[in-house]
Amino acid sequence: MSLDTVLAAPPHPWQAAIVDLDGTMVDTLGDFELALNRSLAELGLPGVDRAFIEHTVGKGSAHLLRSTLAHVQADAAHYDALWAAYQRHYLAINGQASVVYPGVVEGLTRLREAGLRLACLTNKPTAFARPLLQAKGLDGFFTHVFGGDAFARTKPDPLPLLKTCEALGSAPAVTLMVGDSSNDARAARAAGCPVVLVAYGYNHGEPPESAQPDAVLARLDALELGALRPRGG
Ligand SMILES: O=C(O)COP(=O)(O)O
Ligand SMILES: [Mg+2]
Repeated sequence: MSLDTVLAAPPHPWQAAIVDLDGTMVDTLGDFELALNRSLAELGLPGVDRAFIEHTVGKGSAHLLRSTLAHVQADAAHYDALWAAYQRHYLAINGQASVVYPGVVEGLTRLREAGLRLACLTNKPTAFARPLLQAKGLDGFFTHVFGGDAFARTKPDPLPLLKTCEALGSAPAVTLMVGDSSNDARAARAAGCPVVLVAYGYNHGEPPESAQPDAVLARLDALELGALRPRGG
């Protein structure tokens, strides 16, 4: 960071930010759609449409696959075979049918220049998240990347946020959660982290305002660090 950048940056109380992946940094619906429908076809099961995926994604792969089997009225006993096929197809497709949202690179750059330590925390498996961030040129922003398999519980439980704060060496009250869904908002509130949600992501068909975040952002680079207050501050 140059001296000019330091002098130009407005004062803010934040030490770190925890950033969600799907629906916040990358629009991954195309990857989900291809991987899921190729896996279902392999098992001789009917496919699903993008609207179903958009509504269901965000609670991790196990939830997506179980909900998919219920949605296509298939026996839950197909789960293991579907998971095996899905892992194979997802890893092969990962990043090819997904795009980084406008303002993400600029927003992450601003957070970094403001001196924040950054971690990515997603309910996506870590083995999917790391190569996706690499493929999209976003991996260099993050000192830590934790997926839905990294801890004993996933968002909306606060445990993954508390563990990520620990890894970042930052207290929850001065660690900002940036996400797109009620899973992020609920986890953040329970962990004691302030939370901002983007307006464009996947929130189970609900507007992000319904999750009562501290702010809703049209783009990640619209985040005003000086305008937000730490929890209890
Ligand atoms: O459910 C998923 O696979 C992705 O969820 P995320 O929004 O936490 O990245
Ligand atoms: Mg998300």
